[in-house]
Amino acid sequence: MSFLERMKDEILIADGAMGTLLYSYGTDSCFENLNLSHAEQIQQIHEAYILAGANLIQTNTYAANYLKLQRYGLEEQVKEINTYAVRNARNAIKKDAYVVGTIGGIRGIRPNTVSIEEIKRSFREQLYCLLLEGVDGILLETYYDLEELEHILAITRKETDLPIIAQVSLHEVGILQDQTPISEALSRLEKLGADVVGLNCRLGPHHMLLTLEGIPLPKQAYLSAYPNASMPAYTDGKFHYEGDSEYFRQSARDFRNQGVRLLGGCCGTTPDHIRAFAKELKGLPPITEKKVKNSKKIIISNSSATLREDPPLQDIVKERASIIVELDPPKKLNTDKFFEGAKALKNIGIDAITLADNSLASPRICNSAIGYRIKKEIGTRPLVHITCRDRNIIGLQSHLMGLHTLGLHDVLAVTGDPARVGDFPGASSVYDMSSFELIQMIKQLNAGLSISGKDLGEKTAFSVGAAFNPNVKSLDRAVQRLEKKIEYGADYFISQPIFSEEKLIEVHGAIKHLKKPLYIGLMPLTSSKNAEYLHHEVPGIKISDSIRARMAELKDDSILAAREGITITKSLIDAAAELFNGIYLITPFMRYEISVELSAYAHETSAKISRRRQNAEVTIN
Ligand SMILES: Cc1cc2nc3c(=O)[nH]c(=O)nc-3n(C[C@H](O)[C@H](O)[C@H](O)COP(=O)(O)OP(=O)(O)OC[C@H]3O[C@@H](n4cnc5c(N)ncnc54)[C@H](O)[C@@H]3O)c2cc1C
Ligand code: MET
Ligand SMILES: [Zn+2]
Repeated sequence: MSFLERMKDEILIADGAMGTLLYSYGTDSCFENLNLSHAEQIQQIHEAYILAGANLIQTNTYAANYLKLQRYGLEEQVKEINTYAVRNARNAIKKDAYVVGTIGGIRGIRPNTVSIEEIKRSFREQLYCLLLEGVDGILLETYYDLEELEHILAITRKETDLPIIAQVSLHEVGILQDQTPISEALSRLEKLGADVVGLNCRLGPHHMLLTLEGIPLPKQAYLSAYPNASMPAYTDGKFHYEGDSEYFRQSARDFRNQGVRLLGGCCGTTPDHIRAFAKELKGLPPITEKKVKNSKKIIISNSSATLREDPPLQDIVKERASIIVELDPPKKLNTDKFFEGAKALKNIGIDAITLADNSLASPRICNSAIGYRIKKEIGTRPLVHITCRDRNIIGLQSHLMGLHTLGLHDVLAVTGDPARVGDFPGASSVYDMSSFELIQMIKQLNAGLSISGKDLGEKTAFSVGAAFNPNVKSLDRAVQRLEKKIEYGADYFISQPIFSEEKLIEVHGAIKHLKKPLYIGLMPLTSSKNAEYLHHEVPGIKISDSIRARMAELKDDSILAAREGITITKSLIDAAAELFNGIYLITPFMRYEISVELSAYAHETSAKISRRRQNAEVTIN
């Protein structure tokens, strides 16, 4: 009799965790490879679960596909690992028990990192190996992304008539990561032919039971639940789970009352947990009717929008000439000169002071702290750069929520210079996200949703700038990146500095089809050494031969060289102001008086251009 037939009038007990058990024994490498190297140990674990009362055990193949095995260079071993895994499970069975071949989900919190086509290829190979070796069913477990599970479930249903168990992982009570209600997800899985549908991993009995309260008994399929033992704790450099088996014993009947007919364990569970379930439910028939509690509907649109005191930069620069100036937070603790500069820039009438986020990967005073002070003490708009280098996803979200609280709504989302270029070459670059994903995440906060899809109760009001590096071999490719950034939600762009009129014209031609405005970057050179360093050593900066030659001629006179840098920038302003509304001036070495002079010049130039254009219009009319 298949285990499915038995489930018609029996609650079956499944096994518990394999991975976390192996980890607790000290294994910290590829768990699935132990099917080959430590077959006896794997068999012993299977035996312990059967002895504890499991009717159904799963092969040690959770991550035995090439996509996951390639992390260990084991992508060629898919066949051996899966074949031996089935044999190890079969060898462990001394009495009546079933073996299901398990295949785990690939996509985690960032669903789009692996394409569905690639997942399907990897999945098919593993599925064939398991089916060929002979299993009693297939367990599809730990799926965060319903789309992924639907695709591979359809493949499985096409390939086999064996029973299929399809399980998603909860994001929070009642919903998946993309907010799909669990009841809807399970009914979609049932329609695609899953024989058992349910939940496993991420959360424990508490959240699973609350979820199950809102889920009706499936029409054709049976319900399953494999809760985690607890949330994982991290002590002395190791993860461990605290939930004890007595707690599991107490929840067993509740799972039964919610209609669960296949009850096992996921991360952190041990044979003790399974024994507790088996003992408590021994001889009890499954329930056949259940009252479903109305699940709470999550209404996102209730979130209120945050009102900005000032128009976003993209609206300003679309309408008129606009100057923003980068004045980087100090590398030392004294901020006097910085605030002197910020005040002088405010007096000259710039639209924002842009604050780099530890540019060139060297620590500076936190730009949101400085930004807040600029806004409060000086009354100028701070534009806070945010890199993906220094914070993980948690830190980025928290940082953005902090900026919202401080009323700082203007941000520039960049990947960030890699840590190895900076003061601490050994520091890690986080890069949990690309600049594209960061832009998308900020826009999601503007919709009132956290990165993981939780309702934040309010909508942020960020205006999101993105970086443009035109100093590359292929300007077309750089422009394609801008198009992609627009798709992800960028509101406007700020470019790396440009050092020739030809380049300004080329850039103007290349981006004029874009619907988003650009602040074109200009940076005064201070000396020939400065020019050579920037040209050769700083990522994203290229200076024309003629400008480097002009600076080189004055290399023995620092004052004249600095003046020459200003003169060059003024002539670039003349050209830039004809083509772009937005000018982004980068202040060299905190020499804010240079930026003040250039800002004043840029204002005059724009005003002249605007008068000339108005006169021309009058003449034509
Ligand atoms: C206005 C501005 C402000 C900046 N502020 C900071 C800051 O505060 N802190 C900091 O650390 N860094 C800063 N940077 C540097 C920036 O993070 C890096 O130069 C970055 O690689 C380029 O911008 P991005 O992060 O948006 O890159 P992305 O467009 O996200 O590019 C990321 C990766 O793709 C590569 N790439 C980009 N364009 C191309 C192309 N055309 N072809 C092939 N590969 C490409 C890049 O080299 C990089 O590895 C700033 C850059 C600009 C333009
Ligand atoms: N059932 C598998 C194991 O116990 C996967 C658990 S979820 C990461 O190792
Ligand atoms: Zn798990």
